[in-house]
Amino acid sequence: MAERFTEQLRQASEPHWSQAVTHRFVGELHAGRVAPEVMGRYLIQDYRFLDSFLRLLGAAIATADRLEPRLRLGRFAGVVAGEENTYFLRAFAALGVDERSREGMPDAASTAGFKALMEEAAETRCYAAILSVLCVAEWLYLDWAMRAPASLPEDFVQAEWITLHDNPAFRDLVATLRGELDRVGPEQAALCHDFFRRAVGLEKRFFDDAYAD
Ligand SMILES: Cc1ncc(C[n+]2csc(CCO)c2C)c(N)n1
Repeated sequence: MAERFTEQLRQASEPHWSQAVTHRFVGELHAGRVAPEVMGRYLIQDYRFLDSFLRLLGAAIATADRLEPRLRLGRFAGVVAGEENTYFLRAFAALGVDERSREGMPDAASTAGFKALMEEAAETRCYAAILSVLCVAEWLYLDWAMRAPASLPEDFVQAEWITLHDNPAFRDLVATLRGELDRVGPEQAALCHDFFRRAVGLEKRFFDDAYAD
């Protein structure tokens, strides 16, 4: 098996990986045709796990065994806590989603599942397990975003959701996460496979849930 460890993980997560990156939501997003209520529901749910995500990222920063990835992950934490947060607030304003309607919507099953998985991974204090979940959350998003046609939707809510997940800094981040998981994962292969596979299944269900009311 000459393939990179992360490529083995990705292949083992099929068919869910392919189902996620070619999901109806992705096709509609690329065409700029996601219905506003679907986009609103999706972003409300997505914003819910920003907190757990930052805790997971913090756990990666704390457990990395080298300074270089710690610095890279630290810079990324700054982006997530800054620009990414601003996007959500601008998108909610454009979609007419106010705080009360956000608060009134319960967590979808996939949202609750993600929060639990991120916290479980963070609590292992195992860099390889933590990276497995982070790698899915970033790499799977880069994969679908890179499939977008050259002409982006006019609607900034949809266009920026694509460019947030496909830009030079984000590609570099995914390269770091994959490189780190390739390096430290093989020693704990079974643990990595378990977290990676569960995360990919949740990514697919998360898209499904945007259409379920
Ligand atoms: C369901 C779901 N899965 C993955 C991502 C991707 N993602 C999660 S946090 C983060 C960091 C900021 O860019 C990114 C890219 C998402 N947004 N929603």
